[in-house]
Amino acid sequence: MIRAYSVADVRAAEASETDRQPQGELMARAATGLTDVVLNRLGHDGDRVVVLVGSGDNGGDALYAAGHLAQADANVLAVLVGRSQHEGGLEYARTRGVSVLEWRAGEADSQVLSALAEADVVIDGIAGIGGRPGLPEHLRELPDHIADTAYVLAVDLPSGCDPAGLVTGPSIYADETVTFSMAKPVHLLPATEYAVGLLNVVDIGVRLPKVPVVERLTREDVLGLWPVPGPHDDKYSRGVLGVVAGGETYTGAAVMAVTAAVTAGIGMVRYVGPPAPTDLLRSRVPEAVFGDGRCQAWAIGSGWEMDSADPQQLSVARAALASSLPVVLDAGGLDLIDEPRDAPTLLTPHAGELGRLAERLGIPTGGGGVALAQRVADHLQATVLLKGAVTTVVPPSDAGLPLRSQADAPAWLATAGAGDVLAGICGALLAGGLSPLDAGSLAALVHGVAAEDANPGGPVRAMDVAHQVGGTVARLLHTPTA
Ligand SMILES: NC(=O)C1=CN([C@@H]2O[C@H](COP(=O)(O)OP(=O)(O)OC[C@H]3O[C@@H](n4cnc5c(N)ncnc54)[C@H](OP(=O)(O)O)[C@@H]3O)[C@@H](O)[C@H]2O)[C@@H](O)CC1
Ligand SMILES: Nc1ncnc2c1ncn2[C@@H]1O[C@H](COP(=O)(O)OP(=O)(O)O)[C@@H](O)[C@H]1O
Repeated sequence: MIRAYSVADVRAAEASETDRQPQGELMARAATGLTDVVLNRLGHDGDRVVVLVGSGDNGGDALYAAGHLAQADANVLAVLVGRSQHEGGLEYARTRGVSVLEWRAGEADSQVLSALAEADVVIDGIAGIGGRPGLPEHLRELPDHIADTAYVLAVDLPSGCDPAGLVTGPSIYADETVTFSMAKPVHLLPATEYAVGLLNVVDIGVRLPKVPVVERLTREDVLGLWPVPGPHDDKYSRGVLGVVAGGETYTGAAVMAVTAAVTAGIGMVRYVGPPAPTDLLRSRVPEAVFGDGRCQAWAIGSGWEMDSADPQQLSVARAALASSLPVVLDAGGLDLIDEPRDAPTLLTPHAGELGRLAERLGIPTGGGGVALAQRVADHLQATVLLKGAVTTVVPPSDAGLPLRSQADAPAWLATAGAGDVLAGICGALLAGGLSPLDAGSLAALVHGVAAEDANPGGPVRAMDVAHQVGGTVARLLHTPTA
């Protein structure tokens, strides 16, 4: 599990460690850790390193590292981009042989431009957790001058990224980010994590705060969470999932959701739907049973159009929602919810569906993304799994739980039907007894890894992902690091 802590908690933890240490000790450790990483990335002595230096302590880290690197025979130029600089750091860098130039708005020094164009490594020390979202006007063009071949290494976070990870704006794009002591939301959330590159957490001796605000499951977590049957289990004790999905128009959604639930290793799947998807399922998924019956959880709505919904499906879905059983609501099923939920509930919209749901409920949609998912989760007392390249699973705030953010899928997974497969896996895990937060985040992880396993490095169809789920779970349970 990777855990990220709020900026306020990080600052408090750093302040408390600062009080216990001689002045400047933490920055010295950060600069040493950063230097070690850069030295490992450099090819040879004399490599050209450009260090972008902002006015806060992030720039201080970068300046001390610049001095260390110059002492290690790198060819180091510090480019001052802020209104002021960390004085101790600047003095240290200068006396160790670092050249220093300034970046001024509108009249960029030609020496700075050619250094950026020829750099082997660029260290971004413009702003860290004290940064505001977006690069200021005078720095907007700067990233365009960095050589495509340069290895860009951000200090703590790529400058311009919102430290809280909620707002997207112009930023540096890093190949690697060296952060100190612990991850922060910026490193894991979808609005910013695309700019982070490889995340490298360097320990500088700060004690971790008690409660993370964002978590990411890793493959090693699958063994501890996946419901594995024991010798005393039978198909009922393992969990029965009811699936109300697909219709006369989107017949395939039923096949994909049910197939994924079956391959995920559920005890039994009951399917409720009209003749076309039922007939297809009878031939494609012979393990499924048909008609209403006793279940441990329900997956409702994949491939559904409310306008033309089948009356039997509607009445079974409404009864499921009126019960105390866990439900996952996907696609058209999201139209069925308007009141806060008592029973465990997982909603699985993509961004468009989330916006439509919020509008229907009268929830302000401004900003979208994770902040909107949180408002919807709070309003409905349900966990919202927001699908995307990075999938976030957001429980209601008063549950006091961190949200989860998963980035396990290749972009090839952006294909029709992939959401139906995800809903089937979520349903299987809810029926297996997991909470909406665990079920949603674990399903997103396995879904993404299964997409990669189904055709490594290439295109994948949703049905292949559904068929792959069982093999992927086996691999993750037995050799998670492979
Ligand atoms: N605390 C500790 O114990 C330790 C802290 N450590 C390090 O300190 C960092 C936090 O330092 P911090 O608080 O000084 O803030 P910081 O991230 O340098 O940014 C603020 C400055 O940047 C500027 N600026 C803001 N936004 C901007 C933007 N978008 N684009 C451009 N510029 C922008 C703004 O200047 P202004 O523009 O307002 O003049 C402001 O002065 C932390 O991330 C870690 O690296 C380590 O040494 C370990 C121990
Ligand atoms: N760029 C991307 N990279 C990785 N996964 C993606 C990307 N875009 C979408 N996905 C995933 O693909 C799936 C698409 O689901 P959805 O939009 O509901 O499709 P459908 O409704 O056709 O089944 C989701 O699990 C989502 O997280």
